[in-house]
Amino acid sequence: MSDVLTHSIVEAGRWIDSQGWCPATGGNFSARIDASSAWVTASGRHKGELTPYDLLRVDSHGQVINSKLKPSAETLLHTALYALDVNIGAVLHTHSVASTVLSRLEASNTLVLHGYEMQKSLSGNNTHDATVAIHIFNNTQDMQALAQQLKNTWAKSPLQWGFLVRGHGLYAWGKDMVEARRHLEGLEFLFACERDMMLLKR
Ligand SMILES: CSCCC(=O)C(=O)COP(=O)(O)O
Ligand SMILES: [Zn+2]
Repeated sequence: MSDVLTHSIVEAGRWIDSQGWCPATGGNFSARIDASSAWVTASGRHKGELTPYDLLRVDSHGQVINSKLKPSAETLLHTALYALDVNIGAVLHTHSVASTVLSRLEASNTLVLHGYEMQKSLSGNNTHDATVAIHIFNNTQDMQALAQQLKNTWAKSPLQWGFLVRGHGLYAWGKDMVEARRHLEGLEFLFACERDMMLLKR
């Protein structure tokens, strides 16, 4: 299984772990292979210690293709994103302290960011003076229900860059792994800033 895509997932896991964004076995990652399948991380692995043998292929409904591995418990969120936008090439889910705390501090279903230069790390943004809206879904163990909520929300207005799951973490994506990593890093920085601003009540 020597592949640029699988290597990009393993490498992303090492980096995300080095940032402290996937403690214990938290987080899951994927990369689109083609129109109807993706590589996804196996469930329960430490994401900083992945090898290509911890990855499996799933179809657009999250069904396992030719593997005995158990796919991530959150596979349906990855496959929903690939189905919702053909331009999404990679999805990274993290469990950082900032995203976990901030998503609980913000009571509404939208986190609004404004005034940060780092907003320009998110594709399509070229000024700190714009408004960046990040949707927050309530956490649930029912992934089919959460995937359906994602589809319903997207149908009203497509999401960009990522979304939060309250008390759980962040999903970030991009057209490829490079862009997904940039969006993830930018959002994690913005969330840490916003959490501190909220705690300082400014
Ligand atoms: C202690 S992590 C709880 C499960 C979770 O939220 C997660 O991201 C990891 O689940 P997976 O099945 O992908 O290992
Ligand atoms: Zn998770």
